[in-house]
Amino acid sequence: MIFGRFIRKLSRQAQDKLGESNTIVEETLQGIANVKAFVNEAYEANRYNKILRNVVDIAVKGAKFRGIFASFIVFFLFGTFVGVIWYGSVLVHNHELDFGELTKFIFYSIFAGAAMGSFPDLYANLQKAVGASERVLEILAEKGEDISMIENNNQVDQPIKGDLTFDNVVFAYPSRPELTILKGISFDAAAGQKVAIVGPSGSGKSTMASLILQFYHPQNGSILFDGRTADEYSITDIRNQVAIVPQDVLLFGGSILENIAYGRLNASKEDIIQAAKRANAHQFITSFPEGYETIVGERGVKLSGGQRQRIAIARALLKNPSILILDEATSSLDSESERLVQEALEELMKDRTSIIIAHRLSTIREADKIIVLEKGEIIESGNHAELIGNEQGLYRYLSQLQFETQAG
Ligand SMILES: Nc1ncnc2c1ncn2[C@@H]1O[C@H](COP(=O)(O)OP(=O)(O)OP(=O)(O)O)[C@@H](O)[C@H]1O
Repeated sequence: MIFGRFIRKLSRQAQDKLGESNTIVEETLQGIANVKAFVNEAYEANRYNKILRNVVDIAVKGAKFRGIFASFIVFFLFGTFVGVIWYGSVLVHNHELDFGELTKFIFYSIFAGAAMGSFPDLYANLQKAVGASERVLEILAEKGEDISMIENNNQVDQPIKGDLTFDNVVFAYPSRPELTILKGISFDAAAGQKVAIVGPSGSGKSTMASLILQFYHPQNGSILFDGRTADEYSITDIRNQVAIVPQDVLLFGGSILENIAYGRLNASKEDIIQAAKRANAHQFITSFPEGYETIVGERGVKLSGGQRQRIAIARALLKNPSILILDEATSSLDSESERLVQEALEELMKDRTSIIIAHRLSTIREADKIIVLEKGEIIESGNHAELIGNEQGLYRYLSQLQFETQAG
């Protein structure tokens, strides 16, 4: 039925717009400091107002259609009713039906008609509900990852030594399938090696990290761990043996102890303190009055960028992965903090394969291999000495640029 389909579509649109309006409230409240700093309160209020007006417009449109649908049915029903009375009167007039029988028939028709009269509303409401729940049903039908939900499932069935290979990996994000981000990436990192990935912003460095962690799967080519393709391992086995120290470290609301233990939930307190010591974090943690029990996150102590990074390093040390992904922070720390973080990173990288997404080229001089990425393709690779020797190369150009910026 065309009416039903239309009501369903409008109901779904109304839900979508309502979702968008909620996103605006959520973002604005989360970024309230930014909104205030840019004096954009009126702009945000207007944005919210506009989208709410959209929701109302769609709801009114839906109500109009439901109204037209209901009037159509009611008109049809009453039309039939008038027809019955008219025809009944003709029959009574011609003595083919007596008055009592006509009255009885009319009453029966009223009861049946009244019951049927509620159908259009019922039908419209049903379509509305179907429209509103379509998105929920779609989400429920989404195939989940094959992750065991057993708590504390950090056991590893298939250990990975640390060899990592990208074999002609081609990848586009599912939300933008027409835009190929990685265009046939191939490289090897032997167990224990340090491989740095450098390249301009947007060239696909973080995307490679997401692929190693199996957040996405390549459309073509494969990623191999110890010479075996990723799909020969369970996702949990891979993720339990790959750790990432991200650019922007997220701390959960809770104590520092709990935040470090996130790396290995069943770790003992001694292990956690040991990891913090190796990550150069023990000293600043114990300088807080509550030490490891200090609450961090939204409602707790705000840690500096360098301190947060050292917590993330302690977390990764506790996890003790075979492969480490290091997404170097772009924001620079002061030299003392930088030294402490750098030392902690050196400790963390020891004896494991490290993939370093580098923004500051000075930190990767010692890397075994440097891969230079541009627009999703490897345009150069080699060690620092080899790459700097290539006068026309992007690496040499980027190094000079950074050197000049730092010098200036
Ligand atoms: N979730 C996503 N969905 C769709 N496109 C994405 C997604 N994440 C990243 N992209 C796109 O993929 C491209 C590569 O992004 P990526 O974050 O891998 O670059 P990058 O080299 O790490 O950049 P940067 O150095 O600035 O962090 C960009 O054009 C980006 O817009």
